[in-house]
Amino acid sequence: MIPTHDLTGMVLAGGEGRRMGGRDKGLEPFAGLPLVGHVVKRLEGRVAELLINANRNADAYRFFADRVIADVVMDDAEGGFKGPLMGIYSGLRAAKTPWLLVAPCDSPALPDDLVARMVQGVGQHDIAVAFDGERLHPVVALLRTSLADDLAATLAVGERKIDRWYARHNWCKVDMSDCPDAFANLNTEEEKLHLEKVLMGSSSKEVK
Ligand SMILES: Nc1nc2c(ncn2[C@@H]2O[C@H](COP(=O)(O)OP(=O)(O)OP(=O)(O)O)[C@@H](O)[C@H]2O)c(=O)[nH]1
Repeated sequence: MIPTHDLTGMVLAGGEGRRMGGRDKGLEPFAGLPLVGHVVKRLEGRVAELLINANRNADAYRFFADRVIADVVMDDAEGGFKGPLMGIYSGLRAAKTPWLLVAPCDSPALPDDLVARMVQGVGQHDIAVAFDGERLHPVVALLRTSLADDLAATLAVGERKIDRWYARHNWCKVDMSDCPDAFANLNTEEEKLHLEKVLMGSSSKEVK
């Protein structure tokens, strides 16, 4: 088992939010909290350090985390946003622990016991990825931070697909088919309003 002091948590909030009109998705109000706050609640107190990976509005994010980190800038010709794999890489580099657990800022209904499930699920593997019974959720993952050099080399040759990188490693799925709705994410204003309505109207009558 991975003890808490060996684990860093990180919320990925470094995207461009194009489908949300370019707004900073993690800071979008959702059921009484900025979206990022819902994800932070699943991680805080269960990790040694809590990071938020964000490329803008660092001051606003700082309130929710021990440390805010921007994407590493790679010395290559491409420039610009490189997707969540670059966020994961930036976290692997920034973490001071042997393990990093990542979760996206736009999934406000993740299981309360996400950390315990991932830690139990990883076993002897180097990477564990959440699986809802139908789909993998590559941005909900637990990774050994010693993979940073390997990922740097992968990014340097232009790879952007997270699952292709995982597939080259000793990885496993963590079955969460008992809570498939936990992975609902929101990309547009319409999805945000819909999910807010669904979650607020759910049996608990509140978004935890
Ligand atoms: N660090 C980092 N994270 C990213 C990047 N692109 C997406 N993400 C994160 O990855 C997760 C899934 O992102 P998407 O919804 O696919 O992308 P997005 O940029 O947020 O939104 P769209 O521009 O509408 O696709 C979210 O937590 C994003 O914050 C990136 O270039 N860098």
